[in-house]
Amino acid sequence: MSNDAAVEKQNIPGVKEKKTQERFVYQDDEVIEKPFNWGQFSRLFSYMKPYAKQLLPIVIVMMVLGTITKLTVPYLTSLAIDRAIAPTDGSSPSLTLLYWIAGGILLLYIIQWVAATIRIKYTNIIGQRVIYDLRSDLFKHIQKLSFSFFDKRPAGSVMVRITNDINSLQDLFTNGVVNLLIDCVQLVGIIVILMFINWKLGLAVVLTVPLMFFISTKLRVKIRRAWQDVRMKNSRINSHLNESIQGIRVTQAYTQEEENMKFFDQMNMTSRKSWNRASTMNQAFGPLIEITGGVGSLILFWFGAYLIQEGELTIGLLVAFANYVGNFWDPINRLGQMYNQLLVAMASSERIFEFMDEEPGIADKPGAKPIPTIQGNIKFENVIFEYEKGRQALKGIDLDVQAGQSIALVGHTGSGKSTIINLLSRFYDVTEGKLTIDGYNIRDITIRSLRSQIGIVLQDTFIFSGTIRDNIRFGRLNATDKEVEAAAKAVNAHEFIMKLPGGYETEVEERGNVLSMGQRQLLSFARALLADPRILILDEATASIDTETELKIQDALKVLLEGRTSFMVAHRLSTIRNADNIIVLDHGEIKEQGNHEQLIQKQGIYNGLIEAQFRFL
Ligand SMILES: Nc1ncnc2c1ncn2[C@@H]1O[C@H](COP(=O)(O)OP(=O)(O)OP(=O)(O)O)[C@@H](O)[C@H]1O
Repeated sequence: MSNDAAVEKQNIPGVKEKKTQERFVYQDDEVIEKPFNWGQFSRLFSYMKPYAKQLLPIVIVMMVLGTITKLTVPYLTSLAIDRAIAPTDGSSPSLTLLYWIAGGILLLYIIQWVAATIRIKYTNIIGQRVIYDLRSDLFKHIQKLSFSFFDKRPAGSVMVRITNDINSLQDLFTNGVVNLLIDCVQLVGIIVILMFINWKLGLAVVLTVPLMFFISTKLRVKIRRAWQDVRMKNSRINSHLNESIQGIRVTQAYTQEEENMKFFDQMNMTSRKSWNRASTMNQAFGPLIEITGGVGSLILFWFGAYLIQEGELTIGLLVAFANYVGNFWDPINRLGQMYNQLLVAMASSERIFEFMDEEPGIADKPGAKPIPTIQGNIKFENVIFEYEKGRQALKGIDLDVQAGQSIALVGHTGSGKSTIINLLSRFYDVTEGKLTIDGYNIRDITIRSLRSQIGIVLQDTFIFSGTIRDNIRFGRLNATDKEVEAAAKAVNAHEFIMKLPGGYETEVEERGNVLSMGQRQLLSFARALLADPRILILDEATASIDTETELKIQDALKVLLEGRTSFMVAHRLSTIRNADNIIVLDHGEIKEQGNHEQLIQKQGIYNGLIEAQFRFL
């Protein structure tokens, strides 16, 4: 397989459209095929190694057995004609011999069937195990990658790699590799037999091979790509559907249904056109492929008849020849397809390995030690942080927090509040300066020991599919039912949970739509309380909730914060007022700090923020 022939790097037309249709979530992930690359090929196939010794020998034995039996059948047929039905030596036909040969052929078919069944079973086992390993390796690795990795990519493209790219390798591993071997063995076997029976006729048939190969690779590729294009267009529709359903509230709220419909219609139309194109191509080229197969047979019978007249060939051997030739086109066709499949696999595996080779930006230093039980003294020393080089999100933060203190972070949007909590959990590393917890630089301790002692309650509380109980238990998986309920009671969540149709066993969906904002927040408090972290980070919800829930949340917060160091991105006055230290951020710098009264007296930014809040009320 030459490389240049393989450089059919295919930018499906749709990919170009990406620029004009930025709304797509699904990015079609670049190219579909890539040139053959040995390094990558062997890396991909190293996944087969663990199973090679154990399972491959069975597959190979079955494959050889299947091929031998398959290739023996036409020979036996020729014997049946030339020796039993119309003996070429002039003797009378023999029915007994015919029965024996027929019995032999039947036996060969049975062996062939058994060999194929065993072979398919084992290739499937190998293929599925390889795919399983590949998928888990990729998922395991992606989970370790830091936030900066995800910042750069839409979630859709990460998902496409785990699903589509891995799936596209599935066929290669389950059928492709073994079929490739079978086809090669079969082809060589047939050529040898043909030459052996009659080299002249053999040569005449073999000469048509390049033509067949050309047709099967070139024309079939066109057809296959056209169908690939159809699939891609359909994926876009699906991805858009997903986005539309997720965003249905926004669409309806902004009465964008018609606009959305137009957009969908356009995509739908593109899909239809692409289907029509593929179907036309199928109709045009499909028969052509069949006809070329016929040309081979024509040469065979024309030249074969001539050889029979010349006394160089018997009828039985011509029939055997025709059978062998019939078995000949299939492997050639499949080899052409296999070659294309390999190019697709190259593109998929390149993308998979690109992710696997991505180093987690945030990782334990060699020799990092777990931090002992955290007391909660936190110190930022001249911390500078940049998400992107040259753009400082934090510009020299100095902050000294004592164990047990509650800190409220306030400031305009984009002032750096979330960035501070991101650094504290070590989702990113500081660019300059130092961040210590109980005197330990957080770069020197293990991430696991740090994060397991930090609890985070995010603004958009994530509710997993499962029961309410499961969702609370997510804070500490080994918590007993009693502990789950005690946590819920402590944060005032028990009461509303008991009013739900199934109580703690009520099933909630991914986005927790059956629960109100306040309820979701109480659930997440219970989850955090159960985890019992030494440091608590809280991104407070901005949505206004009724006074009763507000009071419940405040009470819950008191329980939650007790004895812990806490950082809150605070929006509610009630929360801010109770904080021990309020940090006012502005453009990545601390502009003011102190408690509520002190800051009000200062008549500075904080005072302005509070007044603005009151003006709003
Ligand atoms: N993942 C990111 N990649 C690049 N820049 C980012 C990223 N996240 C935040 N920023 C930038 O860093 C600055 C601080 O953002 P940050 O999210 O900390 O603000 P914030 O005070 O929490 O804002 P808000 O109240 O709106 O949540 C902003 O200018 C923002 O654009």
